[in-house]
Parts: sequence; structure tokens; C-alpha cells
Amino acid sequence: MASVGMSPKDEMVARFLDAAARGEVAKVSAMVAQSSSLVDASGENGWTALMLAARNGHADVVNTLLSNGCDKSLANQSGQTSYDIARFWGHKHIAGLLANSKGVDSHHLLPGSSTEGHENYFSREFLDRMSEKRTDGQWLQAKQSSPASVFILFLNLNPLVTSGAEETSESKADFRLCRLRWGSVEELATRPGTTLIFLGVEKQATPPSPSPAGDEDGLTAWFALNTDSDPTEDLRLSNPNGFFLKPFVPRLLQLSSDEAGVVAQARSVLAWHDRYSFCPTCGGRTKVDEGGYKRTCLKEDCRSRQGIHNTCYPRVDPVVIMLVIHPDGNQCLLGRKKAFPAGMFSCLAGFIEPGEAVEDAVRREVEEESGVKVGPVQYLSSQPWPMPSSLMIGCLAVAVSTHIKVDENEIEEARWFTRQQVIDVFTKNNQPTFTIPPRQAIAHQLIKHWIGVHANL
Ligand SMILES: NC(=O)C1=CN([C@@H]2O[C@H](COP(=O)(O)OP(=O)(O)OC[C@H]3O[C@@H](n4cnc5c(N)ncnc54)[C@H](O)[C@@H]3O)[C@@H](O)[C@H]2O)C=CC1
Ligand SMILES: [Mg+2]
Ligand SMILES: [Mg+2]
Ligand SMILES: [Mg+2]
Ligand SMILES: [Zn+2]
Repeated sequence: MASVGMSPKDEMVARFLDAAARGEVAKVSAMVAQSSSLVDASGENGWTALMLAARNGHADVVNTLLSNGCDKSLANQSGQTSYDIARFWGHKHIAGLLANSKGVDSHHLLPGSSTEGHENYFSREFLDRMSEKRTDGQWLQAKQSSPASVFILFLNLNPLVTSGAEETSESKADFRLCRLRWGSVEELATRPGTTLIFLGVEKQATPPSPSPAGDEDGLTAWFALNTDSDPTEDLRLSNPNGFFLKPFVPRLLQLSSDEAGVVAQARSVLAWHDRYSFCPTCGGRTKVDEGGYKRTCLKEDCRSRQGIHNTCYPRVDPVVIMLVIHPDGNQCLLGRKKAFPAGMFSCLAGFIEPGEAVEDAVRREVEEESGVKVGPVQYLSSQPWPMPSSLMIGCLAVAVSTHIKVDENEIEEARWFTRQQVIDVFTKNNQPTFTIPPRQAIAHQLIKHWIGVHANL
């Protein structure tokens, strides 16, 4: 403890050693940030902060000191290193951290791996995709002309909706998809700029009973169409309140969870047809197969027709999105792009590159965008993001360095935010100084998960 007659420097070292001995990780971090030479400073009998934290079993302080570059090989006046001390006092986990040649083992900062019940907007599977029926032309034809089937319509990839709040048990919807019948879209389906795809059938709690309409299996099939010729006038009679949802975001985020899931599937596949209308291998004309899940080149000797080629199937672009946790466990890294609304910060994100594992993409994108180095990575949940075909792979990650240097081409600013600052955003207490994306974005859910996990701290 500090005592009368100490120099200010000795007094600061004494306060620092005391904080480490007591496990006051936030104070240790703050003091190191102010004066980095403290990490290896020693007090009575040559004991350093690392030794005191190891003696008292404070793994979080040990990690913070390691990540700030302390020298773990130092010994006290009795010749004991921090590792010897941790072993002597039975703190095996800390001894493990100190023995680890990479210095930092921060897995304990990641919450347990339970992600059960975690569902993101756009990920609800309201329909059974029935992929085995995509090659059954007769079944598809019968469903297409069945009066029970549902058709949703897009004009240049914007869905036809009606407004009108609908409150379900899980979500409040401001817009609803217009559910059309074959009779209203039959003529449109034959126009050159229109694509029709099969989405699946409504999931049923109990096996369906055959319908009297001669529709043998009683399953309600869903289809989607995208067209480039405005059908508003033709639909005026059957859907006087319908309109195409444009601009698409953020209003698309106001559908019910069920309908958002349907739109995620439909819009991605339709966007693929819209953008890949010619054969990517030979540039020839193609035709739509398998209920819209395949395009086949019409040129019989095209290479894309020998064997299986991913160019013939709808694309999905994997993106990593991660909440990076500070080595002290009490702060997270958020960034903002220039295009974000004023004051909004979000998780860093980036496209996975060819030949790259998820964990490596997380480490690369975080370092590229913020200069921060990342150690352990944990997958949490994923989210289809149909703008047009991203799959957001949501992860938590632990930083092993803390200095920020942003890539100004992509990120305007990145900052460490304390848990309290983030809690203030959720609770709207203490006039939060920033905002985060809405609950429909996986970024929001990752941040919320981190706060929830640490709610007891
Ligand atoms: N749902 C959510 O919470 C969030 C979703 N996102 C989505 O994640 C996506 C990726 O994030 P970014 O930071 O923009 O990625 P990024 O950090 O990799 O940078 C984007 C750049 O990557 C290049 N790129 C590489 N592969 C690409 C591909 N397949 N498609 C388009 N560009 C590609 C382009 O040059 C592009 O400008 C965005 O499109 C955004 O819509 C981003 C943040 C939050
Ligand atoms: Mg990015
Ligand atoms: Mg990037
Ligand atoms: Mg990138
Ligand atoms: Zn071809």
C-alpha cells in the first residue's frame, strides 16, 4: 500500500501492484494504458503485478498483463517466476496461461457454446423447401396451377406488399406480402422478363388431409416471381392496396419473421437469375431448371454441362461478422462506415475470401479494418442477408492487441466501448453517446448476446 514519504512514482507502482493483487482488472488496464512501464514494475521482494495476480488466482489480470506485453520470465528475490507461483498455489489454469508460449489464452472470455434457440431475422424457415420435388416436373406443374398455391411477386427484386400492422406472438409487422393466386400471375409468368421459382410448401404441424379440390397431397405450395415490367395496373383489381417495397432497406425489416424468411430465400435466388442470365462459362443462353434452383446452358457441348459446376447453382456469399472483445473482457470493438447514419457503430464485417477458413477471415478482416489482432474465435449464429445473397456468419472473438489503426478506405472510425456504454445503448440510460443497428441485424444480436452473457458482472 502507498505510504507517507513515497515518491509519486513509487506510489503509483504500489497502487498498481495493489490493484493486480486484488484482481481489479479495469483499474489495471486503465493504469497500463496511462503508463505502459508499469507492467514490469516490481515492489517489495521483487514481486511484479503478474506474480501477485498469479498468487491470488486472478486470470483476467494475468491475461491483461500478458496482452500488454509484460515479461513473464521475471523472477522475484526468491528466484520464483509467475509460473512457479501459480503452480505453488494450485492455480492450474493460470499456470497454463503462463506456460503457453503464445502468452495469451483468452478462451475463458468467450461464453459457453450454447446457441440453442438463437434465431435471427431472415433465418426463419417457414416453408419446407422440398428440394426432392424440384426435379418432379409433373408435381411442380400441378402445384403451379393449383388454386391453393401462393405466389409472391417482385418487381426488379422489390416485393409486392400491403401495409397494415399485423401483430403475431413474436413480431410486429408493418408490411405484409401480397399472397397472389395463379389466376392473377399466369399471364405475367409467360412474359420474357419474368422468372418463376418454387420456394417450398407450408410446414404443417399434422399430416395434411387430401383436399377436395383434387390436389392430392393437400400441401400448400409457394412460388415467387420477379419481373422487369411493372404489373401494378394489371393487379389493380385483385390487389388495390398492393405496392412494391422500395427502397428496400430498411422497410424490408418490417415484415413478420415468417415472411422475412420467405423473402430471404426468394430474393436471393431471383437476384441470381437476374444477374446470371447467360452461361458464365461460354456466354451462351441458359434455361431455368429444377424449380429455379439451376440454370443449364443450352449449348450441348458447353463445359458447364460436363459434371457438376457451381456456376449452374444459386450463389451464397459468406461474410464474417464479429464482435471483438478486449483482452480485459470489459470492452468491445465497434466501427462505423461513412455511409452509416450519424452516431451509429456496428460490428466489423467482411467477405470470406477463397480458400479461407471462417476463423482466419475474422482475424484478417479485423486486422485490415482496425489494426487489432485477434486470438480465439467462437461461432455464435448466422443470418441470411438477401442484399442480394450474403450469409452473415456471426462470431465472438478475443483481441490479443488493443491499438487501433483504421483502414480509412472502409472504416471512418473504430473504438473500444465499455460494457457500461453498451448497456446504456440498450437501456437508453445515461443518454447513450452512440447507436447500434436495429434488432433485425445480426450485429445487434451479437452485441446483445455479449451484454447478456456478462449481465451478472
Ligand atoms: N446483417 C448485418 O448485421 C450486417 C451485414 N453486413 C453486410 O455484410 C457485407 C460485407 O461487409 P463489408 O464490410 O462490406 O465487406 P468487406 O469488409 O469485405 O469489404 C467490402 C469490399 O469487399 C470486396 N468484396 C469481396 N468479395 C465480395 C463479394 N462477394 N461481394 C461484394 N463485395 C466483395 C468489395 O471490394 C467490397 O467493396 C455487406 O455487404 C453488408 O451488407 C455488414 C454489416 C452488418
Ligand atoms: Mg468490412
Ligand atoms: Mg474489410
Ligand atoms: Mg474484405
Ligand atoms: Zn455454356
